[in-house]
Amino acid sequence: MGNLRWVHLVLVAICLPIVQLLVLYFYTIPSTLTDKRRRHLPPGPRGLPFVGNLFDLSDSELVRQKAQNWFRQYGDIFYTKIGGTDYIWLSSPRAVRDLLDKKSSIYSSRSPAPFAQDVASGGKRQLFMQYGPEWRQLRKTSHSLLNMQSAIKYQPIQDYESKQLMIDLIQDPENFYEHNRRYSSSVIMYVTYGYRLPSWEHPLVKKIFSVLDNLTEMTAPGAHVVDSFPSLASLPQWLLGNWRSHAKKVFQYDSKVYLGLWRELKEKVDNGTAKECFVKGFYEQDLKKHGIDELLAAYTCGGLVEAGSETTATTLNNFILAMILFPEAAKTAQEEIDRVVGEDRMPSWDDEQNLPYVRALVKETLRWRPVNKFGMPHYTSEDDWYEGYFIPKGSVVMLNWWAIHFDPKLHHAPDTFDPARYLGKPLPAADYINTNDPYLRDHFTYGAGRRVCPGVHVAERSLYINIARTLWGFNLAKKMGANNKPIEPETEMVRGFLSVPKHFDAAITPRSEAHVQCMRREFEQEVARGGI
Ligand code: HEM
Repeated sequence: MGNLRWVHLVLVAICLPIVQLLVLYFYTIPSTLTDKRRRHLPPGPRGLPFVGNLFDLSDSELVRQKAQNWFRQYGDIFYTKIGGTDYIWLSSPRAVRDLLDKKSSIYSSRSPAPFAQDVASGGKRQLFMQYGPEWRQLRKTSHSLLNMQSAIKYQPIQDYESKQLMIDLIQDPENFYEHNRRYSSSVIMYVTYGYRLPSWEHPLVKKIFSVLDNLTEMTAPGAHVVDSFPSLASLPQWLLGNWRSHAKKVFQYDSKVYLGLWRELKEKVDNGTAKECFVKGFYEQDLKKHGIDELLAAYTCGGLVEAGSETTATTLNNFILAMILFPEAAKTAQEEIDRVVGEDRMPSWDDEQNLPYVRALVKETLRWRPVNKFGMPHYTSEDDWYEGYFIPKGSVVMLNWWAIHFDPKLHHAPDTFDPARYLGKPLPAADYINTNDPYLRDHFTYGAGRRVCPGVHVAERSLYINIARTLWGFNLAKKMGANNKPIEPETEMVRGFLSVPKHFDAAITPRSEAHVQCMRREFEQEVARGGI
């Protein structure tokens, strides 16, 4: 009898955790046992029980190559899984158009993120916000302040900051990486709040970048288990490393920075000293009527800085890397610029129409290094079927730009940086976003459907003016090392979500003394006019 009791106890001890695991499994992981339609999920690489393809996707450096290989193996639309979340990868312009564009009312949400959005952002970050009336209202407002007409009004800011960038490159070429970051943050700070960041040491830089660092940390893949398995958020937080308390601290810090900036600006608008900027336009609207409270307003403005600064800086630094690796492209662009602009002045806004190769070079930079390492994740708010495949409600739908941009059927010799491939597509990126034929799109780096980047007009202007002026004024080449041997630049990316290049060596030298004089003269004239 005593023995039997022991056997019983041992069995319970073994079986209980198994039963608990199974309950947890069925609670968190959807399966064909509970939904027969899941037999029709798109094909894809087999994952492991519980974690799915987590380990396939955990090394952010390898994801883009895997995303291309899976596309070749499984086709335009394939499936992976992380924990309880289904991932559907759209790897052709047609699939993107058919789903993200044409069915955007159900393909425009973002996945639940208990850590990153619900607690650490107080539910207020537009970028992570689920599709619904609150997001739609914000989107309308940001569109009205970032549309083409507004972007034209911001051009003087970009013009001035770009002239300072050229001076920074003359005086301190070694630190080109930080100069591009300063340019990008300063423009977006001015567009949003009316403040410049004249140097990288400015106290506001530290403030803003501490918030950006929090954002980078919490969006790193697999950073917080509740964001990979949202259903676990209902468990006691101590089981999961006290994630809620940590997220609350992040929220307290970030909201203090953003509310501080918002309130300061409100005061300036009230006493008539605020410059023309996004916050001013935003505050002057009837926010209450639109259901926008103070915290949401503060995060919406801060969110612009998050969305617009590192994206632009990353693209400018990737442009420099491309010029060093593919000097023929730089040479062809310089020949065009010299022919159209000459030596006596820097390229201006009016030249853009006459610089098709430079325009193509901007597009090629965005194709070659799309802004993040994974693809752009949308999220379905309804069940759907596409070409016989079941796409469950609550799937992450990836715009697989690494597969599309590097598909040799669409882009000949895709690993080569060759702006000439875009000479037949002379329009701005925003025009191609709306084309009916998905194969006429230039690239997908601004996203797709209703979530497409609202800052595209501002971004494109920054890229054009700086790329044209940098190529006009400077030679970009490999740096010379010991024994006069060229140093191969680092081509890897920094850890994390964005395609930020690791610091790399580059020799950036003015093309002539005449170019230097001209850059100095044009900047001094701006300063004498009182700047912006
Ligand atoms: C080269 C620069 C930039 C690139 C490559 C870029 C790219 C993107 C992408 C891919 C998205 C997500 C689209 C999607 O979900 O399909 C996005 C969203 C966004 N971008 Fe940009 N962006 C850039 C610059 C800017 C700038 C300068 C601003 C502001 C002035 C801005 C504001 C935003 C905002 C507010 C969102 C969130 C939209 C939403 O979720 O509703 N971006 N951007």
